[in-house]
Amino acid sequence: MKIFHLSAECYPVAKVGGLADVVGALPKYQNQAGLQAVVVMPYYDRKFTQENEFDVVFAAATLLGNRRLFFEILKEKTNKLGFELYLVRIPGLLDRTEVYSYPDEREQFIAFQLAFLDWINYTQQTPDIIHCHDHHSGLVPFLLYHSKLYTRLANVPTVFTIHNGQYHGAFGWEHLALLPEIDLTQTGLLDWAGGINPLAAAVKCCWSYTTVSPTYLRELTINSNGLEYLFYIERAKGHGIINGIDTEVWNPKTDAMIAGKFTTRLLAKGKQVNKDAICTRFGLDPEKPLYTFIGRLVIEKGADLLPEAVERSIKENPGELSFLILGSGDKDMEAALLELKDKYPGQCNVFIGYDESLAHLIYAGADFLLMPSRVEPCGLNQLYSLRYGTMPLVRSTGGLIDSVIDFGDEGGYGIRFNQVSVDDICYAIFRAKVLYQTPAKLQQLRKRMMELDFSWDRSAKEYIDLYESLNPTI
Ligand SMILES: Nc1ncnc2c1ncn2[C@@H]1O[C@H](COP(=O)(O)OP(=O)(O)O[C@H]2O[C@H](CO)[C@@H](O)[C@H](O)[C@H]2O)[C@@H](O)[C@H]1O
Repeated sequence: MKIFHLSAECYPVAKVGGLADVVGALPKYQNQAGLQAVVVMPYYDRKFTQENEFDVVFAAATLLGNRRLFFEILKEKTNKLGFELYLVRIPGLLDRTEVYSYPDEREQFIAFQLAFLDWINYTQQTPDIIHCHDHHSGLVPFLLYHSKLYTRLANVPTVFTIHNGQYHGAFGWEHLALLPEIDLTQTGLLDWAGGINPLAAAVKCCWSYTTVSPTYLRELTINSNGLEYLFYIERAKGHGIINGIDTEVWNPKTDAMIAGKFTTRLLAKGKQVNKDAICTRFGLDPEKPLYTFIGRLVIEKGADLLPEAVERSIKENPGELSFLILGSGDKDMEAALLELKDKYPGQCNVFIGYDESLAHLIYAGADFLLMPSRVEPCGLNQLYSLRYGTMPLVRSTGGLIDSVIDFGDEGGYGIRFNQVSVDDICYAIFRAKVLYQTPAKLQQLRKRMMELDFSWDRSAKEYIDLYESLNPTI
């Protein structure tokens, strides 16, 4: 069974957030299960592309409005990632350093999708499933079924996975000419609220859509940035499949990015070595409970509440707690956090930026991970932290509900709270502090966390079952 995954991100080629982690792992596990899963993504001028070798397997030109764009399909030579990796390179459009935020992002992602379709069409490839991820590849299902150019592929089933339903990639109808010739009687399928909405088009046209947790599937009908009704009427096509984690990359027993490797047998010592390394580097006291936040500093993640929650907790528990924040994003949030760092040296430190190795070290050495998310389709941070024996403190939403049980409940191992409020966050921090004062209990819970199984094996199988239900000939 040949599956093409289409995505803007894939770890370790180009990562901004969790989308990359999923697309860098799921195909590998699908291949181990006997599928032939490949990844197709835009070319970025980054470390991975500079340090690895590629063959040009196809070259042609496509039309983006009235622009003729020459493109190449590059294939990574060795399949070292556990799958075939194809990059779409378009000089001047898809050959830049960053993944997002260019003013012509719309053109970039439309061109990516057109080049992909032209490539498989010209080369007579017929995938068994095309699996699109997020709005960057959301026009593919529409184009496959409603553009004359691709009628050869009109029977290929499509699966669309929503990693983040807040971003739609919408643009105005005045840009319709960027698309190739389409059946104009079907333009309603592209439309939502008076614009071309790639996320909505994908949900309408795909054979099945998935969300990255079962709870998020239900939540999209009440919170999806304007698409609630669409998710309600299309709900029969929806499936919630929780993400897994790549246990080869995220493994405290083998992780080369941490200060000391460990297992459940050497848990206390192993965590302490990593905590000491962090505390030395960031000027914090290793005796105190260490709380962390890792992630994009955006409203969805509740990062706007962090400065006040941290400050209030420090004031209410003087000299008892340590905080370390790793992230980047909203400039006001960055500034507010940096102010805290200056105000409470030795109690709070902040690293503004993106640092994959540091994230591994913090997951390994921190005691508690804060996730006050307003929206969390799945969340991977809590899964990584559990694997490294770091207790997640999460707001009850989306995938956090599906993956974290409060330690006060039967079989629990984390801390949950209900409201996105400073009070709720501070109360969770306080509960964690009390728990920290009973090391034997915390130790027992850490062991329980590390023994949980969030590997991809089970979820990869759920995707395969879905593919088989859509394409019974395979
Ligand atoms: N400054 C920094 N330095 C180093 N590493 C950093 C970092 N900021 C973030 N990261 C890393 O980026 C990833 C974030 O993943 P998440 O799944 O938590 O969030 P994201 O919102 O990006 O993903 C969306 O897609 C994923 C995948 O489906 C869903 O789990 C999620 O809920 C959804 O919002 C983790 O690997 C984390 O360690």
